[in-house]
Amino acid sequence: MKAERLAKIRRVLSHRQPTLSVLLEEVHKPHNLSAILRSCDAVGVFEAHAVVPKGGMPTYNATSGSAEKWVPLRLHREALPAIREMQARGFQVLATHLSERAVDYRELDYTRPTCVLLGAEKWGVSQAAAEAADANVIIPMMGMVQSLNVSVAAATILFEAQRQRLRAGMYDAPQLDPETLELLSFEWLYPELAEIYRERSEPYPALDEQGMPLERPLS
Ligand SMILES: C[S@@+](CC[C@H](N)C(=O)[O-])C[C@H]1O[C@@H](n2cnc3c(N)ncnc32)[C@H](O)[C@@H]1O
Repeated sequence: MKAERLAKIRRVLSHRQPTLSVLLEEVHKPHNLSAILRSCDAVGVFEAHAVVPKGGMPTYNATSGSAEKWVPLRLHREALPAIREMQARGFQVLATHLSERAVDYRELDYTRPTCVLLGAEKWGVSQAAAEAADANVIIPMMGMVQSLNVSVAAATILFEAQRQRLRAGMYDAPQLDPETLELLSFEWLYPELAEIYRERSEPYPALDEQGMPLERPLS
């Protein structure tokens, strides 16, 4: 059982894309946050980001399918410093925002380090954040309603990123370094045990073929 679980965890981690992320600007409805995290997990987002809404972070609900266990969400107080941090790390920040410079989301190259900026349910992406972003992108709309639900917009763009990255072979070999992959494998397989090792500041034990902890420490 543990061996199968470990194999699945290693497979999933070997598909994680540390160069693909989302930044949610005050998305405040639990089902939207939950659905977005679930799509992030599905395409292999390694870490997601969120600017905390005025009323506080929403909780997750069943819509997430427990994706929050597999995709850490880093919280930010404000949008502009978060955008600048991502840009300083080499990410292009794409604001999903209708503006004069907005282009069809399919025109962008998602094999580059990319962070998709998504706006609040009612207000969308703020003007300042849209201007600070490297590009503004839209999903063309042909219907009577002006916009999509934010989680649907997130999924649409993330799966375009996945399509391009699959074609570029970016899921063929792990993008995480081997040490991080093994550390996370242990944490995902034994979350409570990992907590104990962290509290004691001790290295995790290595795992045998069956996924059982060995006496010797990892690495
Ligand atoms: C319901 S929409 C916000 C509508 C808001 N009134 C506005 O003008 O932006 C919530 C979020 O979903 C995303 N979104 C919805 N429809 C989109 C579309 N057609 N293209 C790109 N992003 C979209 C954007 O991130 C947007 O901020």
